[in-house]
Amino acid sequence: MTVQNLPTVRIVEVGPRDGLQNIRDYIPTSTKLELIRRLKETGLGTIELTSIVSPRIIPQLADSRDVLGDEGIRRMGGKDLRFPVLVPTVRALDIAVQYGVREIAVFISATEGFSKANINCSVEQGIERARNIASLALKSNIAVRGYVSCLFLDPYDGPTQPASVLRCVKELLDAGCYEVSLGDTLGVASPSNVRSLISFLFDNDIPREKLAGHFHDTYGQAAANVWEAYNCGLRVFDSSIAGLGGCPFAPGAKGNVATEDLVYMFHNAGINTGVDLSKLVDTGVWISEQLTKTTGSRAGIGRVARECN
Ligand SMILES: CC(C)(COP(=O)([O-])OP(=O)([O-])OC[C@H]1O[C@@H](n2cnc3c(N)ncnc32)[C@H](O)[C@@H]1OP(=O)([O-])[O-])[C@@H](O)C(=O)NCCC(=O)NCCSC(=O)C[C@@](C)(O)CC(=O)[O-]
Repeated sequence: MTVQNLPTVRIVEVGPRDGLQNIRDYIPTSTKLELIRRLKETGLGTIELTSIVSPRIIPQLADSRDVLGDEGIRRMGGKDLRFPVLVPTVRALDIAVQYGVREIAVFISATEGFSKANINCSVEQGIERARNIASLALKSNIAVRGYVSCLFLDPYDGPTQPASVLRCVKELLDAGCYEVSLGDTLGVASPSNVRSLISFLFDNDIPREKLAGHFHDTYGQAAANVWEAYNCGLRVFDSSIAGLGGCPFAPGAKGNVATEDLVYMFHNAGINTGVDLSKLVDTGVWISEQLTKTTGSRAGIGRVARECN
């Protein structure tokens, strides 16, 4: 069977937002813009640009307005390229509207402890806030994606009840999110946990095409989790170039599954992602050099090592 005949997976690149948000050293806006430009050149169709958030809370993304206002970025966005932006408040939504943002992401937690730490409110209040933001965004013809965090474990409260995840997913879909990304924020799950939670959601009438997977790689299970979720029927996955990232309010959690590793895994299985792996690896190496880090992508390290031999 040829690659074209097989189902296509959509990758949501979260590197410029989730990947960078927790890095303490200042990254010049020009580097962020160049990263987005390079990611676009790889063929990625969805790139989460930034988060409109207080610089006191997430200092690294204090330049979100400069990113959104950049002429090059504005010219790039369009029918075939989606640029979601994380929006935690109505005030942030107003700014998004001002900058002509066409897609936003709202985020809630399935658990109380992380909700309080991350967005300073209860789960219930978080749902209410997300509902309000989504309703206003939809009135302005802005598409809304949703995130539910702490699928399996909360850093403060312990294990998560699947029923809480179900409730949050339903609430976000009812609020008008076209898709809900399931966040293993702490990166603790392994494939059997993923299968069991996804089966529970399907058994409770959550449609497969409304779900995406967002797996952090703390325990080295993220690629396996994506594969399991794919085999359960999910076709949209978030990932971060060079495996960058983590949340300031999820202590010890590693970045998302590396985009290079996802693409390598899917292409080896004959599943099309629309992304050029070679350009992606170059981009991962490039951003890692800019940040004076070694790339967190195993596929990236593998290809570079092969080229050196
Ligand atoms: C939700 C709030 C605002 C509540 O925070 P609050 O303290 O309850 O509310 P507030 O209205 O007092 O706002 C706090 C400060 O933010 C300011 N503010 C408010 N809005 C804006 C704005 N748009 N732009 C600039 N500033 C803004 C506001 O003016 C104030 O400034 P201060 O007076 O303290 O100097 C806060 O808790 C917050 O911003 N939280 C977001 C934290 C965050 O970004 N976390 C990381 C992303 S989530 C994540 O990583 C998980 C995810 C999505 O990746 C999926 C997964 O892995 O699970």
